[in-house]
Amino acid sequence: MKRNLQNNCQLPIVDWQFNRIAVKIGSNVLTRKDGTLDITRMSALVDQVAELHRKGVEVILISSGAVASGRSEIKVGKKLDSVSARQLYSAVGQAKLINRYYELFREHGMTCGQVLTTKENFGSRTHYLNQKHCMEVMLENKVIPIVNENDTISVTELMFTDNDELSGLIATMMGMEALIILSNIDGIYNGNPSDPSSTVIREIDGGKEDLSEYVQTSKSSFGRGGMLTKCNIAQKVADEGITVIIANGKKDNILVDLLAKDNHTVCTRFIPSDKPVSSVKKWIAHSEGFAKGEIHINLGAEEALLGPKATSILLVGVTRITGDFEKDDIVKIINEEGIQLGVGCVGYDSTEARKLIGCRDKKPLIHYDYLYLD
Ligand SMILES: Nc1ncnc2c1ncn2[C@@H]1O[C@H](COP(=O)(O)OP(=O)(O)O)[C@@H](O)[C@H]1O
Ligand SMILES: N[C@@H](CCC(=O)OP(=O)(O)O)C(=O)O
Repeated sequence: MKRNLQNNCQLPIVDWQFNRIAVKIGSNVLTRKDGTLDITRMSALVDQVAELHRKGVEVILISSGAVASGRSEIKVGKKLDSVSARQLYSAVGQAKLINRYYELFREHGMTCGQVLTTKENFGSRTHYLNQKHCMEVMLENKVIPIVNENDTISVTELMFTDNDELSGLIATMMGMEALIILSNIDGIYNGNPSDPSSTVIREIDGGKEDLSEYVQTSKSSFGRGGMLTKCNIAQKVADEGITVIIANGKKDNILVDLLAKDNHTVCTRFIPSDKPVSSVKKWIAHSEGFAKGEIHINLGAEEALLGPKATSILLVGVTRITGDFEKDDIVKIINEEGIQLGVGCVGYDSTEARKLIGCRDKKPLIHYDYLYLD
């Protein structure tokens, strides 16, 4: 939805491109080279969010920086293993980070609130909806949600790949119009960014392009996932109908410039798919990591599933079921060649489903509305 906002505080009328955005701020945007928190940059970003907020744009921030800001705060006596270090630094650093945000927003007469989450909170639909409700009520009450992973308790396999993954989940969950990923680089380069002949790819058509040949596996000094995760997440989110922009958070006025219509700011923009996707399907699409089992289907069921008509998975086309799951859990859908076709939310628990393999005239094992094909 695009609308011209009424101007009641003497600001020029700008036709914004988006009115509901998620903004992910990477660790490197918020930290100086020596690892200390870059308060000047934080303050400049808060000023921009405040400007957008005053003009009616709803903003959710996904901010990294807890570990980096904690690391520069405490000196440890004996060497810590990586998990202990991350837990200790994030516990201290997150308090410091949110406190700073709180004070900076207060200078604008605004309130921000902290939402700490873990990957597990996206695995159950109830937790998912609770988180969603929390952020909706914050936005309704003009509070800026500042989201981060709860690094103190999410360790190893329970962790998000990085906050890029988290920001994609938040943008889809909250039905944002755009996700802006701010890093320390202007966008995705078509070669090594340090090579002077490389240039920023300005536009990417959703999930259709293979970007792996451009993207190096190198990361910036405090980053976790690197550019490859940004690309994968951006393509998935754009496929769900949300514009994704990767831009340089160290540039002055970047957010306001990006949102202004007809802007020519250098960035990489992923064009969103125009096929609408239901919110349940969006949740399922991002829940693959939580799959509790596998549903193996025969060729006939595969052909029906991939055909032009919307089709549910019926027990008659199921050949094998692996894993233990409850009704409403997420499972993978596998064809006869062992290839994963997608994921879905099951209508039976695994014990009952196994008993009914091959049966006709039963309710679908996975209803079409709860099915997401790759
Ligand atoms: N093709 C590329 N274009 C842009 N950046 C790239 C590319 N390949 C690798 N990178 C690296 O990705 C880094 C950004 O990712 P990351 O370190 O995860 O940042 P953040 O902390 O913002 O999440 C850049 O600083 C750059 O070194
Ligand atoms: N939750 C961590 C963020 C880690 C992370 O993903 O960092 P980045 O790749 O800079 O977004 C922190 O606050 O330090």
